[in-house]
Amino acid sequence: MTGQTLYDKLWSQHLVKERDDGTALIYIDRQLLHEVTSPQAFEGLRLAGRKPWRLDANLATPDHNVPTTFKERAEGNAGIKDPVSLIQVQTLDDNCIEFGIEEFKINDPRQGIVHVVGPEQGATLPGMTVVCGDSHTATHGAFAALAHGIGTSEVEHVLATQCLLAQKMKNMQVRVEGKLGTGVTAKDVVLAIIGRIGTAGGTGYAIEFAGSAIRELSMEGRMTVCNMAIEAGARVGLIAVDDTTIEYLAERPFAPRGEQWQAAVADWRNLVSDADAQFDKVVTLDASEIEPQVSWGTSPEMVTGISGEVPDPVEQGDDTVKRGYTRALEYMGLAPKQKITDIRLDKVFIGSCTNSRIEDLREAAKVARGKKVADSIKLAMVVPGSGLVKRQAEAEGLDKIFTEAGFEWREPGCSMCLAMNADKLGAGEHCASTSNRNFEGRQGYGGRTHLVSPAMAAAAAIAGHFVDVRRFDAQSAAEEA
Ligand SMILES: CC(C)[C@H](C(=O)O)[C@@H](O)C(=O)O
Repeated sequence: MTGQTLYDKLWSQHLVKERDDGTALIYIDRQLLHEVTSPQAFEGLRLAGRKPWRLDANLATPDHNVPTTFKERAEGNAGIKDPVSLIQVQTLDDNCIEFGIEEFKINDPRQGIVHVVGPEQGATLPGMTVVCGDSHTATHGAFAALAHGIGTSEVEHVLATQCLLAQKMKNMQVRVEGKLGTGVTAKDVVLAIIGRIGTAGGTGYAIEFAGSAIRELSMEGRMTVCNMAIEAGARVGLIAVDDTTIEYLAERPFAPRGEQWQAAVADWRNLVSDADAQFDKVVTLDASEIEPQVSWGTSPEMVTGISGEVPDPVEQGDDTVKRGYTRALEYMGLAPKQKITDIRLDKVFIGSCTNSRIEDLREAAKVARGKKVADSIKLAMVVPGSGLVKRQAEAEGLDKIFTEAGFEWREPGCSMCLAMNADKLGAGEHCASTSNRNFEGRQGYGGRTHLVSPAMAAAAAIAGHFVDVRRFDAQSAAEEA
């Protein structure tokens, strides 16, 4: 028998029953809940007269609809001006009280984006199955947890039974080998992967990210990579357990302690693909060839390196691609062959479940330190991923670096990633954004999103247009001289 992949192991460890037609029931260890996709699930439970099967498997926090200004947050839920947003957040609070589920409410210091909060608390652990009514649940796969988004009716099913109907995915390995250049980050790696395999490249697969460049990443970088697996079409992104994983989790509030910790660690060490495991598909990238990335279009696969240019639709062989590119350039207000460094920005957003962890903020602050946001930028905002990230950043003085440079320093939440709160792009505005989706209207009606790393976003805020962050310091020193 050939060896098992990490995904195969996680799957078989959680399999309750599998039918001949491939339908299976898997056990779920952890469910994370937020205000957008849980109301109908709780309502379903209520109508059926059911109770959650295992209360302590669930953890909730509002994130999508919370305001991010200090003033509004000081008022708690009453600070939420949009009535629909308020209903969602209030309903989550009410449901968690009624059903007895632990929730980090709006002004709890542990509140934040659900995908930042889970790992930060150690509520996400290796070997777990983790679900949430949110497509970016793939983030948690960075811990060798089988994690993916589910729909609202499935949220109800998991609440009621702690199990989920599932179908086994195929195995894909994406290897990134070699050393990343200075200024090239996890975000650039995942954008480059999506640029290579496309937004449908991972459909039907669980992607395991592997190779020396992935091993070198911190847990935060690994979360950034797995977070965007869904943007490559894969519901699941995974990274094997190693010392980095274990060190990150030690002493986290929800992590086991003492002998249980020792036993867990011994077990977690097996959460790697066997050397002779077979993948259905393998893709390899050379880390040294990856440049800082910038998306130019309206799909995450429409991305290129900072030294590149906007493609010319006319040069695309395939008619569908030609039409897609033409439409994207029209929406984005960009010209064929325009240099990426010539794209001017109106707003800058540093945050989201992709890039709002402490290391992301450190990388952005390193670039912003002692500089000023360009006058042409209408709004540059930094939105920490959780109250604890915010606290840590403030202890390190990062908030001061940002505010002195002219960035707004906000309260934690999903914010301008998808404009479910008041933070939005106006029609036609270009935004350098550290988030994960650049779809039409994603950050506000008519808004134009460019996906980048935190360092690239900070550099763009200062220059007013995209610049190569690898040369940014040298460049600004030369300009000052
Ligand atoms: C609101 C939620 C259902 C949605 C998702 O699942 O991805 C959101 O988080 C997003 O990023 O678009």
